[in-house]
Amino acid sequence: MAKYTPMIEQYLSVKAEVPDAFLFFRLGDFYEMFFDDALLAARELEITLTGREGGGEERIPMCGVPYHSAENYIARLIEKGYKVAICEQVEDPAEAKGVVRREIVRIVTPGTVMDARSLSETVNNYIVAVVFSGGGYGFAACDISTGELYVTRLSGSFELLLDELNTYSPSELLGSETVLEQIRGSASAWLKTAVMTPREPVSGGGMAPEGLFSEKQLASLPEGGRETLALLMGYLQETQKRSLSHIKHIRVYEPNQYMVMDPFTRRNLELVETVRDRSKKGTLLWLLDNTVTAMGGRLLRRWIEKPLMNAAHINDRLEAVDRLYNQLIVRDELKQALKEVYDLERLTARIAYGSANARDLVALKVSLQQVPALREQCEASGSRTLAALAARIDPCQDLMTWIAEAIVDEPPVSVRDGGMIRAGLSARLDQLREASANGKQWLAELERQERERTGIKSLKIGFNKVFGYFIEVTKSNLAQLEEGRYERKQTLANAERFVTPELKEKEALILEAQESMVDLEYELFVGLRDQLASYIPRLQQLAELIATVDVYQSLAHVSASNRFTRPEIGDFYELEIEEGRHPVVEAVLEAGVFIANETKLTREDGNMLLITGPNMAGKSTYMRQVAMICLMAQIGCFVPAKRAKVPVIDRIFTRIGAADDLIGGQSTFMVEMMDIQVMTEKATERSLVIIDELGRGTSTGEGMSIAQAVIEFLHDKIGCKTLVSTHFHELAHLEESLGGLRNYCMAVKESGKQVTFLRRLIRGAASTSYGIYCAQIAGLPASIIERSYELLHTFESRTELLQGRLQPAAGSANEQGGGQPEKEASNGAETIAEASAPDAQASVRYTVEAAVPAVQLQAERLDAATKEPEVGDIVQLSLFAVHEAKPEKLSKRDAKADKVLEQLRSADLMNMTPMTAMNFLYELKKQLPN
Ligand SMILES: Nc1ncnc2c1ncn2[C@@H]1O[C@H](COP(=O)(O)OP(=O)(O)OP(=O)(O)O)[C@@H](O)[C@H]1O
Repeated sequence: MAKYTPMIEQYLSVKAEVPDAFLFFRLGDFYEMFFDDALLAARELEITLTGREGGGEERIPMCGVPYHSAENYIARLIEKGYKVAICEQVEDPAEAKGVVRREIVRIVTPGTVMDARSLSETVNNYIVAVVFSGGGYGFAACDISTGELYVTRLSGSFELLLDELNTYSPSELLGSETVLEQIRGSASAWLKTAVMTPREPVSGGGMAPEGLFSEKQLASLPEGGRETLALLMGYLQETQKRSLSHIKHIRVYEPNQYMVMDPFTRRNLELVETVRDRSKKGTLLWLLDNTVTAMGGRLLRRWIEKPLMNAAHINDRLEAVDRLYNQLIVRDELKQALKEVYDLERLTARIAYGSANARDLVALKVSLQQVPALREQCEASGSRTLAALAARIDPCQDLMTWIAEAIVDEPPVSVRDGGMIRAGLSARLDQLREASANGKQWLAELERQERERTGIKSLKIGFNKVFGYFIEVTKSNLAQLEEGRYERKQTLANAERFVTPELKEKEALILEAQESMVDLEYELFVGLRDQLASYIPRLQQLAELIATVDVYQSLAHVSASNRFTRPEIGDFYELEIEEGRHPVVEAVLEAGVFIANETKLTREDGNMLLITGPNMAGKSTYMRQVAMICLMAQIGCFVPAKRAKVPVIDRIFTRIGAADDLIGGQSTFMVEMMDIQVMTEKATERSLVIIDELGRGTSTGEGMSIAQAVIEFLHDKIGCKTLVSTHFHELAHLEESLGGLRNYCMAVKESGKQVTFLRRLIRGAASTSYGIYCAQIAGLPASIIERSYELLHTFESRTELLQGRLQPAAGSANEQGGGQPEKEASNGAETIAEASAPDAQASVRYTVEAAVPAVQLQAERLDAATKEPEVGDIVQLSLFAVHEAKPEKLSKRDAKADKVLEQLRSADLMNMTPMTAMNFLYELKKQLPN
């Protein structure tokens, strides 16, 4: 077997350390990749795949990227969810014996990028570690690009962990195989982008890496916190291999400090991204974001993701917004000052990390220059909250002065080429600069003298890295040069380059001065950067305060320009909204078009609204608007209403719209039921529950029964504030039996064939859904519309007939169910189920009945049965019974009936909409024997 060369052997041994990352192996001016890495990288980066001899039997696949543009390639790989390990030469090749020693200096992963190219300015980039311990989850989230670190404990439920993960949307997750598997198992779209890095936590309670945190800090951690932090920080140190001194402040919090929302609710309320294309435009964040700084933008996002639960804290925020709302000038002054503030959090992190350049320091200086004005405006606002915040501001003017004295106003990007340090900072640097400047002057003088001496006007003195300084003379002028004075160095196509002993001597001096100058500048720069790094906590605190001011001015500005009002918020029960609007729908509609609506949910006047009404009438918008107003109030923002009294809500549950795009592999109905299950378990009296078209994903009768049962449960057992919209108009009767329920509907004006949606919520129940009318507006072919009306008509008359026939059975169901009020037949198969709804079992069976060509089968059943059927006798059963009892009568029809039954059996009722069910029914009916 041929052996690999020592270099490839070295590559393989380094690569073994990072099997899950691309290894960027430094060779000269390139980072090279070999073997499988090369094959994959060539494809992912669209770079040329080559090969090289490495001592093995075959050529080794290889590809590479130039080191100076490596960051771009790394960013592209990170974006695709890969990790990249950077392997550098760590000894001087001149001193190396054999192959130059190489080591991994850093592993870049999606959760640990520092490069601006891979980061979004206004979105945090979190890496999250999760450790299962003592029946709960230790949870730590860190953004190393800003230095933020949050730790909490999520006790008990796995859903809580998913909710929390969702608020951070981490780009990388650390945890044991088991935990990650569990999370993956529940995988919803938002998690699919996160890279999962399996890491076993240190059992028995490991410590966070030494020296990073004080014992006091560690003592404040919740159960499981130490292990989680140890897992997270251990991984960060292992991958970053450098100072993480900016990750100092641990923010420990209790999950119940914030309102809880499940991932579906967050998505559905479109807080930070739209359901349709995950963009920001059209979301609450988009509407509220008038922040000027990147860190303000990130903080606003966090506030939206985590509405507060403490009324006093919310009122503090509202107070600040209120003051700024009313003081346009202060608001404007603040905004102007904020415009000059750079991303202090990320600048600070780069300083600590050792990757900040001189431009970053200038950006820091410019930002710090704004702090006195910011503080002044906060004080001038007359706001208690802002004054308290101003009092905590440390303007860091000493740091500002250091930078101002040391760094020129417009330094270059590179820190290795000099040109960064101001004159007067270092006497030695000034001397070297003078020497270098004198040298250059001397060269200019020499050029002038040589032109004079030789009479060659085009003679010039130039420089290149290989030959140093030279005198260049074109070939046509060579004869004019004095013999013996010039030593030839290089020949070009039409010129010759020479040196003189005098030039050589001066060159040494000039180059030495320049090199020392660049080295000294770098040294001074790094000295200053390190000095600043020791003040990281001061800068971080300042950054946080400035970000907060930015968020206040943003909320105030948006509140003022959208006519929002300050909500009354407190720990009371009632929710009262006068002329409430949906902030985002209103903003995208033309001014004045949005119709405001009232909301009143109180113990006395009802805490449940059952909203019926046609499609497209504005039910979902209305329900979302109520949730939005509560949420905005708890963020500390004014709300879109004339007046609002909002209680502190502990949880918002919503089931609105389709979940199909959210969770793979589950039926919509199943997902809805699972969510309802969580809701029934977790909702409290302080929760807000919003359900759109409850029970619609299954057959009509079953859906309606579930809807009623859920409503009853929420009403009797929980007492939360609830808004339910439904097309099951028959549920309106619940108002009579449930004291807290009120019927509402969306008003519609009908004139002739024209239907106008008034978008106004009015008391009472609707009797039709105008579904076919909506289909018509949507532009469905006229033939389908006509056919739908025809079907609807037959369907309605058929069920009316059936309703008449079923009376005895339905009556017995009512008795069993404890005297639910009987209701007049209206339309659809729902009526059957409605009549028997009190007994879930019965209604389930009747659904099947309704799905069979009901009149026909029922007629047969009544003919054939020897005794009056019970509610529990489902039609399928009765068919079999008939079949067994009177085979001779049925023999001719056997084949046809069997076929119908077969189709019934295999029908997927769970996934049928009422319309498909109706068509299905129609088809079956056509096949039935006469
Ligand atoms: N209060 C309002 N004022 C003005 N326009 C509104 C209002 N509410 C809703 N709309 C408009 O009506 C459209 C339909 O509203 P929405 O989706 O809430 O109806 P819906 O009753 O829930 O319909 P469906 O039952 O079909 O889901 C919205 O996209 C919006 O443009």
